[in-house]
Amino acid sequence: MFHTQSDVVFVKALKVEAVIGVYEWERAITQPLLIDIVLETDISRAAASDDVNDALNYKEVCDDVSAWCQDIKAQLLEYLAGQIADKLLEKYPCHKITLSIAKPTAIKQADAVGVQITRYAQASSNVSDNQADNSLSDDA
Ligand SMILES: Nc1nc2c(c(=O)[nH]1)N=C([C@H](O)[C@@H](O)CO)CN2
Repeated sequence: MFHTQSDVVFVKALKVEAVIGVYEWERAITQPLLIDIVLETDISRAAASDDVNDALNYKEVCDDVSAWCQDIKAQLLEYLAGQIADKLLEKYPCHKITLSIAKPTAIKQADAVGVQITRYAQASSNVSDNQADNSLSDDA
């Protein structure tokens, strides 16, 4: 299949206050996280209709990601990033997510430290279903 477009919905530097960190003192406070999200998705319906109901709504993404960060209370940024990427792929119609989470106050000598991950949606099982259907009708 040839792709003729490549669209993204993005969020830059979403600020969330959450419990995060491996050290005991970090479990007793909240720290700021700065989160960048790139959701690769087809925006053509929303571009044609001008209707937010046809869009991957970045306001909902921001609200969800903020709430998940506060609920998860992860030790490692790696764990938090993996959990959020899985949840986004499950909930939103996108085929690829790039997510970075930075801790801007963790290391005094650095502007920020953090992780970036890329995750893909699992391939649809419809392809094999269709192939199965075709092979049945070929036999008939
Ligand atoms: N690769 C990582 N290294 C470290 C993490 C992390 O989440 N991923 N976390 C810490 C501490 O929580 C640190 O932020 C406290 O300053 C150390 N290294």
